[in-house]
Amino acid sequence: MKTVSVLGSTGSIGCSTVDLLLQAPERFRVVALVGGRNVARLAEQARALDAEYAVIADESLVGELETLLAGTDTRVSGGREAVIRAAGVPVDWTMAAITGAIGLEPTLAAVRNGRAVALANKEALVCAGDVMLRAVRDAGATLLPVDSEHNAIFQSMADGQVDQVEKIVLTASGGPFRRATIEEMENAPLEAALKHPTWSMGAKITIDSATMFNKGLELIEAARLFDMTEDRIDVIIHPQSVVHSMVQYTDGSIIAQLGSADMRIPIAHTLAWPRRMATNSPRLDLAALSRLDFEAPDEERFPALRLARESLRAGGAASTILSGANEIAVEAFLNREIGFRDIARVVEDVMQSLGNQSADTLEQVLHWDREARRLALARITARAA
Ligand SMILES: NC(=O)C1=CN([C@@H]2O[C@H](COP(=O)(O)OP(=O)(O)OC[C@H]3O[C@@H](n4cnc5c(N)ncnc54)[C@H](OP(=O)(O)O)[C@@H]3O)[C@@H](O)[C@H]2O)C=CC1
Ligand SMILES: CC(=O)[C@@H](O)[C@H](O)COP(=O)(O)O
Ligand SMILES: [Mn+2]
Repeated sequence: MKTVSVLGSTGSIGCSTVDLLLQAPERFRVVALVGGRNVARLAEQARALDAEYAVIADESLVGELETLLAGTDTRVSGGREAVIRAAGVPVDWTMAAITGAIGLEPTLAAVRNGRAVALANKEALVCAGDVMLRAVRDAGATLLPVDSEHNAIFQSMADGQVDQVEKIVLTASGGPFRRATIEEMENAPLEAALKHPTWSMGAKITIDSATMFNKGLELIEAARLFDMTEDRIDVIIHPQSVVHSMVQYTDGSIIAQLGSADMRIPIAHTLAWPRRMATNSPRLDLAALSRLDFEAPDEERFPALRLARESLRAGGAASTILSGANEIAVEAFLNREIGFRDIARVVEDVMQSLGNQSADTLEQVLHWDREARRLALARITARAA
Protein backbone atom coordinates (compact mmCIF):
# COMPACT_ATOMS: atom_id res chain seq x y z
CA MET A 1 0.00 0.00 0.00
CA LYS A 2 1.34 3.42 -0.94
CA THR A 3 1.23 6.08 1.77
CA VAL A 4 0.15 9.49 0.44
CA SER A 5 -0.42 13.07 1.60
CA VAL A 6 -2.24 15.86 -0.22
CA LEU A 7 -1.22 19.48 0.38
CA GLY A 8 -4.01 21.73 -0.87
CA SER A 9 -6.54 18.86 -0.83
CA THR A 10 -9.54 21.23 -0.81
CA GLY A 11 -8.59 22.96 -4.09
CA SER A 12 -9.17 22.00 -7.71
CA ILE A 13 -6.07 19.75 -8.03
CA GLY A 14 -6.58 18.51 -4.47
CA CYS A 15 -10.17 17.39 -5.18
CA SER A 16 -9.11 15.62 -8.39
CA THR A 17 -6.42 13.83 -6.38
CA VAL A 18 -8.90 12.84 -3.66
CA ASP A 19 -11.24 11.54 -6.36
CA LEU A 20 -8.49 9.24 -7.68
CA LEU A 21 -7.65 8.05 -4.16
CA LEU A 22 -11.31 7.21 -3.58
CA GLN A 23 -11.35 5.18 -6.80
CA ALA A 24 -8.61 2.82 -5.56
CA PRO A 25 -8.82 2.71 -1.73
CA GLU A 26 -7.06 -0.68 -1.61
CA ARG A 27 -3.90 0.86 -3.12
CA PHE A 28 -3.44 3.96 -0.94
CA ARG A 29 -3.29 4.85 2.75
CA VAL A 30 -3.90 8.56 3.33
CA VAL A 31 -1.63 10.15 5.94
CA ALA A 32 -2.14 13.95 5.80
CA LEU A 33 -4.71 16.18 4.15
CA VAL A 34 -3.96 19.91 4.25
CA GLY A 35 -6.40 22.70 3.42
CA GLY A 36 -6.36 26.49 3.68
CA ARG A 37 -9.80 27.60 4.94
CA ASN A 38 -12.40 25.19 3.62
CA VAL A 39 -12.98 23.15 6.81
CA ALA A 40 -16.21 21.55 5.61
CA ARG A 41 -14.56 20.07 2.52
CA LEU A 42 -11.46 19.06 4.46
CA ALA A 43 -13.53 17.23 7.08
CA GLU A 44 -15.57 15.47 4.40
CA GLN A 45 -12.38 14.32 2.64
CA ALA A 46 -10.75 13.18 5.90
CA ARG A 47 -13.82 11.09 6.75
CA ALA A 48 -14.09 9.59 3.26
CA LEU A 49 -10.40 8.67 3.15
CA ASP A 50 -9.95 7.87 6.85
CA ALA A 51 -6.97 10.26 6.92
CA GLU A 52 -4.50 10.11 9.79
CA TYR A 53 -4.10 13.92 9.97
CA ALA A 54 -6.30 16.81 8.83
CA VAL A 55 -4.60 20.18 8.95
CA ILE A 56 -6.15 23.57 8.31
CA ALA A 57 -3.82 26.52 7.60
CA ASP A 58 -6.16 29.07 9.16
CA GLU A 59 -5.64 28.38 12.86
CA SER A 60 -8.91 30.08 13.84
CA LEU A 61 -10.79 27.19 12.17
CA VAL A 62 -9.24 24.34 14.18
CA GLY A 63 -12.17 24.20 16.63
CA GLU A 64 -14.67 23.90 13.80
CA LEU A 65 -12.59 21.15 12.17
CA GLU A 66 -12.39 19.28 15.48
CA THR A 67 -16.17 19.41 15.81
CA LEU A 68 -16.66 18.20 12.24
CA LEU A 69 -14.27 15.28 12.78
CA ALA A 70 -15.47 14.29 16.26
CA GLY A 71 -15.76 10.53 16.64
CA THR A 72 -13.12 9.77 13.98
CA ASP A 73 -9.46 8.72 14.45
CA THR A 74 -8.22 11.68 12.40
CA ARG A 75 -5.87 13.95 14.33
CA VAL A 76 -6.66 17.62 13.80
CA SER A 77 -4.31 20.61 13.88
CA GLY A 78 -4.01 24.10 12.39
CA GLY A 79 -1.73 27.01 11.54
CA ARG A 80 1.32 27.49 9.36
CA GLU A 81 3.72 25.40 11.48
CA ALA A 82 1.25 22.51 11.60
CA VAL A 83 0.99 22.61 7.80
CA ILE A 84 4.77 22.38 7.39
CA ARG A 85 4.98 19.63 10.05
CA ALA A 86 2.29 17.58 8.32
CA ALA A 87 4.00 18.04 4.94
CA GLY A 88 7.18 16.65 6.51
CA VAL A 89 5.62 13.41 7.80
CA PRO A 90 7.34 10.76 5.63
CA VAL A 91 5.06 9.24 2.97
CA ASP A 92 5.73 7.49 -0.35
CA TRP A 93 3.97 10.18 -2.43
CA THR A 94 2.97 13.78 -1.71
CA MET A 95 0.77 15.96 -3.88
CA ALA A 96 2.04 19.57 -3.61
CA ALA A 97 -1.02 21.57 -4.68
CA ILE A 98 -1.12 24.68 -2.51
CA THR A 99 -1.37 27.76 -4.75
CA GLY A 100 1.44 30.31 -4.73
CA ALA A 101 4.73 30.86 -2.91
CA ILE A 102 2.96 30.15 0.38
CA GLY A 103 3.26 26.51 -0.72
CA LEU A 104 7.05 26.66 -1.02
CA GLU A 105 8.01 25.68 2.53
CA PRO A 106 5.47 22.83 2.84
CA THR A 107 6.64 21.54 -0.56
CA LEU A 108 10.27 21.74 0.58
CA ALA A 109 9.36 19.85 3.76
CA ALA A 110 7.90 17.05 1.60
CA VAL A 111 10.93 17.07 -0.71
CA ARG A 112 13.27 16.67 2.28
CA ASN A 113 11.73 13.25 2.98
CA GLY A 114 13.50 12.01 -0.13
CA ARG A 115 10.42 10.30 -1.62
CA ALA A 116 8.14 11.20 -4.55
CA VAL A 117 6.66 14.69 -4.72
CA ALA A 118 4.03 15.35 -7.38
CA LEU A 119 4.43 19.04 -8.15
CA ALA A 120 1.38 21.07 -9.12
CA ASN A 121 2.47 24.17 -7.18
CA LYS A 122 4.48 25.70 -10.05
CA GLU A 123 5.01 28.98 -8.16
CA ALA A 124 7.26 27.12 -5.68
CA LEU A 125 9.63 26.03 -8.43
CA VAL A 126 9.44 29.39 -10.20
CA CYS A 127 10.21 31.45 -7.11
CA ALA A 128 12.86 29.10 -5.67
CA GLY A 129 14.29 27.15 -8.61
CA ASP A 130 17.85 26.57 -7.40
CA VAL A 131 16.83 26.07 -3.77
CA MET A 132 14.17 23.54 -4.69
CA LEU A 133 16.32 21.59 -7.15
CA ARG A 134 19.18 21.47 -4.64
CA ALA A 135 16.81 20.16 -1.97
CA VAL A 136 15.57 17.48 -4.39
CA ARG A 137 19.14 16.38 -5.17
CA ASP A 138 20.30 16.48 -1.54
CA ALA A 139 17.34 14.43 -0.31
CA GLY A 140 17.34 12.04 -3.28
CA ALA A 141 13.68 12.93 -3.86
CA THR A 142 11.80 12.41 -7.14
CA LEU A 143 9.94 15.43 -8.51
CA LEU A 144 7.04 14.30 -10.69
CA PRO A 145 5.48 17.06 -12.85
CA VAL A 146 1.70 17.36 -12.50
CA ASP A 147 1.18 20.50 -14.60
CA SER A 148 -0.46 19.10 -17.75
CA GLU A 149 2.22 20.48 -20.09
CA HIS A 150 5.16 19.30 -17.98
CA ASN A 151 3.58 15.95 -17.37
CA ALA A 152 3.13 15.65 -21.15
CA ILE A 153 6.80 16.49 -21.69
CA PHE A 154 7.82 14.02 -18.97
CA GLN A 155 5.77 11.33 -20.73
CA SER A 156 7.23 12.30 -24.14
CA MET A 157 10.87 12.09 -23.02
CA ALA A 158 12.11 8.85 -24.60
CA ASP A 159 14.23 6.70 -22.27
CA GLY A 160 17.94 7.23 -22.80
CA GLN A 161 17.43 9.99 -25.39
CA VAL A 162 17.24 13.07 -23.20
CA ASP A 163 20.60 14.23 -24.61
CA GLN A 164 19.04 14.17 -28.11
CA VAL A 165 16.19 16.55 -27.34
CA GLU A 166 16.36 19.63 -29.58
CA LYS A 167 13.59 21.58 -27.93
CA ILE A 168 10.37 21.33 -26.03
CA VAL A 169 7.11 22.86 -27.20
CA LEU A 170 4.63 24.07 -24.60
CA THR A 171 1.06 24.31 -25.79
CA ALA A 172 -1.18 27.13 -24.54
CA SER A 173 -4.93 27.43 -24.92
CA GLY A 174 -4.60 31.20 -25.44
CA GLY A 175 -7.18 31.72 -22.69
CA PRO A 176 -10.47 33.62 -22.97
CA PHE A 177 -8.79 36.63 -24.66
CA ARG A 178 -7.01 34.71 -27.43
CA ARG A 179 -8.78 36.80 -30.07
CA ALA A 180 -9.30 40.00 -28.02
CA THR A 181 -7.83 43.37 -28.97
CA ILE A 182 -5.60 45.29 -26.55
CA GLU A 183 -8.49 47.71 -25.95
CA GLU A 184 -10.90 44.86 -25.15
CA MET A 185 -8.37 43.40 -22.73
CA GLU A 186 -7.85 46.82 -21.12
CA ASN A 187 -11.53 46.84 -20.13
CA ALA A 188 -11.96 43.11 -19.59
CA PRO A 189 -14.35 42.35 -16.75
CA LEU A 190 -13.32 39.86 -14.06
CA GLU A 191 -16.14 37.49 -15.05
CA ALA A 192 -14.77 37.21 -18.63
CA ALA A 193 -11.24 36.58 -17.39
CA LEU A 194 -12.52 33.79 -15.12
CA LYS A 195 -14.09 31.91 -18.06
CA HIS A 196 -11.34 29.56 -19.18
CA PRO A 197 -12.19 28.05 -22.58
CA THR A 198 -11.06 24.48 -21.84
CA TRP A 199 -10.04 23.86 -18.20
CA SER A 200 -11.85 24.17 -14.87
CA MET A 201 -9.28 25.39 -12.29
CA GLY A 202 -8.74 27.59 -9.23
CA ALA A 203 -9.13 31.38 -9.58
CA LYS A 204 -5.45 32.33 -9.52
CA ILE A 205 -4.32 29.99 -12.30
CA THR A 206 -7.42 30.87 -14.34
CA ILE A 207 -6.46 34.55 -14.33
CA ASP A 208 -2.84 33.55 -15.08
CA SER A 209 -4.10 31.67 -18.13
CA ALA A 210 -5.99 34.75 -19.30
CA THR A 211 -2.90 36.99 -19.03
CA MET A 212 -0.67 34.11 -20.22
CA PHE A 213 1.42 34.54 -17.07
CA ASN A 214 0.51 30.88 -16.60
CA LYS A 215 2.49 30.06 -19.74
CA GLY A 216 5.27 32.38 -18.56
CA LEU A 217 5.44 30.53 -15.23
CA GLU A 218 5.35 27.24 -17.16
CA LEU A 219 8.27 28.34 -19.34
CA ILE A 220 10.30 28.90 -16.19
CA GLU A 221 8.98 25.66 -14.67
CA ALA A 222 10.01 23.73 -17.82
CA ALA A 223 13.47 25.31 -17.87
CA ARG A 224 13.99 24.11 -14.30
CA LEU A 225 12.42 20.66 -14.55
CA PHE A 226 14.08 19.70 -17.82
CA ASP A 227 17.29 21.75 -17.52
CA MET A 228 16.68 23.76 -20.71
CA THR A 229 17.64 27.30 -21.65
CA GLU A 230 14.69 29.49 -22.68
CA ASP A 231 15.71 29.53 -26.36
CA ARG A 232 15.02 25.77 -26.45
CA ILE A 233 11.45 26.16 -25.18
CA ASP A 234 8.78 27.22 -27.68
CA VAL A 235 5.23 28.24 -26.85
CA ILE A 236 2.47 27.52 -29.36
CA ILE A 237 -1.20 28.40 -29.08
CA HIS A 238 -3.40 25.32 -29.37
CA PRO A 239 -6.99 26.33 -28.51
CA GLN A 240 -8.40 22.79 -28.16
CA SER A 241 -6.07 21.79 -25.25
CA VAL A 242 -5.81 18.25 -26.59
CA VAL A 243 -2.07 18.12 -27.32
CA HIS A 244 -0.70 18.89 -23.87
CA SER A 245 2.88 19.55 -25.03
CA MET A 246 5.61 18.07 -27.21
CA VAL A 247 9.28 17.12 -27.32
CA GLN A 248 11.23 17.63 -30.55
CA TYR A 249 14.31 15.46 -31.13
CA THR A 250 17.46 16.15 -33.18
CA ASP A 251 16.23 13.92 -36.03
CA GLY A 252 13.11 16.09 -36.47
CA SER A 253 10.70 13.68 -34.74
CA ILE A 254 8.13 15.21 -32.44
CA ILE A 255 6.58 13.15 -29.63
CA ALA A 256 3.45 14.52 -27.98
CA GLN A 257 1.02 13.47 -25.25
CA LEU A 258 -2.71 13.87 -25.93
CA GLY A 259 -5.71 13.48 -23.69
CA SER A 260 -8.94 15.11 -22.58
CA ALA A 261 -8.69 18.29 -20.47
CA ASP A 262 -8.96 16.45 -17.16
CA MET A 263 -6.21 16.88 -14.56
CA ARG A 264 -6.97 13.42 -13.13
CA ILE A 265 -4.98 12.01 -16.07
CA PRO A 266 -1.60 13.65 -15.26
CA ILE A 267 -2.25 13.27 -11.52
CA ALA A 268 -2.88 9.53 -12.01
CA HIS A 269 0.32 9.32 -14.04
CA THR A 270 2.33 10.65 -11.11
CA LEU A 271 0.37 8.63 -8.54
CA ALA A 272 1.05 5.30 -10.26
CA TRP A 273 4.48 6.19 -11.68
CA PRO A 274 6.51 4.33 -12.91
CA ARG A 275 3.46 2.23 -13.78
CA ARG A 276 -0.07 3.32 -14.81
CA MET A 277 -3.44 3.19 -13.11
CA ALA A 278 -6.92 3.09 -14.60
CA THR A 279 -8.99 6.28 -14.52
CA ASN A 280 -12.58 6.91 -15.58
CA SER A 281 -11.62 10.24 -17.18
CA PRO A 282 -13.37 10.94 -20.50
CA ARG A 283 -11.56 9.45 -23.49
CA LEU A 284 -10.70 11.61 -26.49
CA ASP A 285 -13.04 11.22 -29.44
CA LEU A 286 -10.65 12.10 -32.26
CA ALA A 287 -13.23 11.71 -35.02
CA ALA A 288 -15.58 14.15 -33.27
CA LEU A 289 -12.68 16.51 -32.70
CA SER A 290 -11.69 16.26 -36.39
CA ARG A 291 -9.02 19.01 -36.29
CA LEU A 292 -6.23 20.43 -34.15
CA ASP A 293 -5.26 24.09 -34.54
CA PHE A 294 -1.94 25.77 -33.79
CA GLU A 295 -0.88 29.43 -34.02
CA ALA A 296 2.00 31.62 -32.86
CA PRO A 297 1.53 33.58 -29.61
CA ASP A 298 1.41 37.39 -29.69
CA GLU A 299 3.87 38.86 -27.18
CA GLU A 300 2.54 42.37 -27.68
CA ARG A 301 -0.94 41.50 -26.43
CA PHE A 302 0.51 39.03 -23.90
CA PRO A 303 3.68 40.61 -22.43
CA ALA A 304 3.85 37.87 -19.78
CA LEU A 305 5.73 35.59 -22.18
CA ARG A 306 8.40 38.23 -22.84
CA LEU A 307 8.74 38.98 -19.11
CA ALA A 308 9.15 35.29 -18.28
CA ARG A 309 11.85 34.88 -20.93
CA GLU A 310 13.61 38.00 -19.64
CA SER A 311 13.52 36.64 -16.10
CA LEU A 312 15.10 33.36 -17.22
CA ARG A 313 17.86 35.19 -19.09
CA ALA A 314 18.49 37.47 -16.08
CA GLY A 315 18.65 34.52 -13.63
CA GLY A 316 19.02 35.09 -9.87
CA ALA A 317 15.88 36.39 -8.19
CA ALA A 318 14.22 37.68 -11.39
CA SER A 319 11.68 34.83 -11.53
CA THR A 320 11.07 35.10 -7.77
CA ILE A 321 10.22 38.77 -8.27
CA LEU A 322 8.06 38.12 -11.35
CA SER A 323 6.02 35.47 -9.57
CA GLY A 324 5.63 37.36 -6.26
CA ALA A 325 4.53 40.56 -8.02
CA ASN A 326 2.15 38.59 -10.22
CA GLU A 327 0.49 36.95 -7.20
CA ILE A 328 -0.24 40.37 -5.69
CA ALA A 329 -1.44 41.83 -8.99
CA VAL A 330 -3.76 38.86 -9.63
CA GLU A 331 -5.22 39.21 -6.15
CA ALA A 332 -5.82 42.93 -6.79
CA PHE A 333 -7.53 42.11 -10.10
CA LEU A 334 -9.68 39.47 -8.38
CA ASN A 335 -10.65 42.17 -5.84
CA ARG A 336 -11.48 44.55 -8.76
CA GLU A 337 -8.77 46.99 -7.62
CA ILE A 338 -6.89 47.08 -10.93
CA GLY A 339 -7.66 46.43 -14.59
CA PHE A 340 -6.73 43.29 -16.49
CA ARG A 341 -3.72 44.75 -18.33
CA ASP A 342 -2.47 46.41 -15.15
CA ILE A 343 -1.39 42.94 -13.99
CA ALA A 344 1.47 42.82 -16.49
CA ARG A 345 2.24 46.53 -15.94
CA VAL A 346 2.68 45.98 -12.19
CA VAL A 347 4.88 42.93 -12.74
CA GLU A 348 7.12 44.67 -15.29
CA ASP A 349 7.41 47.75 -13.11
CA VAL A 350 8.41 45.70 -10.04
CA MET A 351 10.90 43.64 -12.05
CA GLN A 352 12.55 46.79 -13.40
CA SER A 353 12.59 48.53 -10.02
CA LEU A 354 14.16 45.62 -8.12
CA GLY A 355 16.69 44.73 -10.84
CA ASN A 356 19.10 41.79 -10.69
CA GLN A 357 19.31 40.08 -7.29
CA SER A 358 20.53 36.74 -5.94
CA ALA A 359 18.27 33.85 -4.95
CA ASP A 360 20.83 31.22 -3.92
CA THR A 361 19.40 30.54 -0.47
CA LEU A 362 15.89 30.11 0.92
CA GLU A 363 16.37 33.30 2.96
CA GLN A 364 17.19 35.28 -0.20
CA VAL A 365 14.22 33.78 -2.03
CA LEU A 366 11.85 34.69 0.82
CA HIS A 367 13.37 38.17 1.04
CA TRP A 368 12.92 38.96 -2.68
CA ASP A 369 9.48 37.41 -2.73
CA ARG A 370 8.50 39.72 0.17
CA GLU A 371 10.10 42.75 -1.51
CA ALA A 372 8.31 42.06 -4.81
CA ARG A 373 4.99 41.78 -2.99
CA ARG A 374 5.60 44.95 -0.96
CA LEU A 375 6.49 46.97 -4.06
CA ALA A 376 3.62 45.53 -6.11
CA LEU A 377 1.18 46.52 -3.36
CA ALA A 378 2.69 50.01 -3.22
CA ARG A 379 2.30 50.40 -7.01
CA ILE A 380 -1.31 49.17 -6.85
CA THR A 381 -2.13 51.55 -4.01
CA ALA A 382 -0.50 54.44 -5.91
CA ARG A 383 -2.57 53.60 -9.01
CA ALA A 384 -5.79 53.64 -6.97
CA ALA A 385 -4.96 57.02 -5.36
N1 LIG B 1 -6.24 23.56 -11.24
C1 LIG B 1 -5.52 23.03 -12.21
O1 LIG B 1 -6.06 22.39 -13.10
C2 LIG B 1 -4.04 23.22 -12.24
C3 LIG B 1 -3.36 23.80 -11.18
N2 LIG B 1 -2.00 23.87 -11.21
C4 LIG B 1 -1.30 24.46 -10.07
O2 LIG B 1 -1.67 23.74 -8.91
C5 LIG B 1 -1.73 24.62 -7.79
C6 LIG B 1 -3.13 24.52 -7.18
O3 LIG B 1 -4.05 25.03 -8.13
P1 LIG B 1 -5.64 24.89 -7.91
O4 LIG B 1 -5.93 23.56 -7.32
O5 LIG B 1 -6.26 25.30 -9.17
O6 LIG B 1 -5.89 26.03 -6.81
P2 LIG B 1 -7.10 26.20 -5.80
O7 LIG B 1 -7.19 27.64 -5.50
O8 LIG B 1 -8.30 25.50 -6.31
O9 LIG B 1 -6.59 25.41 -4.51
C7 LIG B 1 -5.55 25.88 -3.71
C8 LIG B 1 -5.38 25.01 -2.50
O10 LIG B 1 -4.41 25.58 -1.62
C9 LIG B 1 -4.99 25.71 -0.30
N3 LIG B 1 -4.34 26.79 0.41
C10 LIG B 1 -4.46 28.12 0.20
N4 LIG B 1 -3.70 28.81 1.08
C11 LIG B 1 -3.10 27.88 1.86
C12 LIG B 1 -2.18 27.95 2.92
N5 LIG B 1 -1.75 29.13 3.40
N6 LIG B 1 -1.73 26.81 3.49
C13 LIG B 1 -2.20 25.61 3.05
N7 LIG B 1 -3.06 25.48 2.02
C14 LIG B 1 -3.50 26.60 1.43
C15 LIG B 1 -6.45 25.94 -0.59
O11 LIG B 1 -7.21 25.70 0.57
P3 LIG B 1 -8.74 26.30 0.77
O12 LIG B 1 -9.41 26.18 -0.56
O13 LIG B 1 -9.26 25.34 1.80
O14 LIG B 1 -8.61 27.69 1.27
C16 LIG B 1 -6.66 24.90 -1.66
O15 LIG B 1 -6.71 23.61 -1.10
C17 LIG B 1 -1.38 26.02 -8.31
O16 LIG B 1 -0.02 26.26 -8.10
C18 LIG B 1 -1.67 25.92 -9.80
O17 LIG B 1 -0.89 26.78 -10.57
C19 LIG B 1 -1.26 23.41 -12.25
C20 LIG B 1 -1.89 22.86 -13.33
C21 LIG B 1 -3.32 22.72 -13.42
C1 LIG C 1 -4.33 22.28 -16.82
C2 LIG C 1 -3.09 23.04 -16.84
O1 LIG C 1 -2.02 22.50 -16.81
C3 LIG C 1 -3.17 24.51 -16.90
O2 LIG C 1 -1.92 25.09 -16.63
C4 LIG C 1 -3.66 24.85 -18.28
O3 LIG C 1 -2.69 24.49 -19.18
C5 LIG C 1 -4.00 26.27 -18.38
O4 LIG C 1 -4.25 26.58 -19.68
P1 LIG C 1 -3.48 27.69 -20.54
O5 LIG C 1 -2.79 26.95 -21.62
O6 LIG C 1 -4.60 28.55 -20.97
O7 LIG C 1 -2.53 28.44 -19.64
MN1 LIG D 1 -0.43 23.90 -17.21
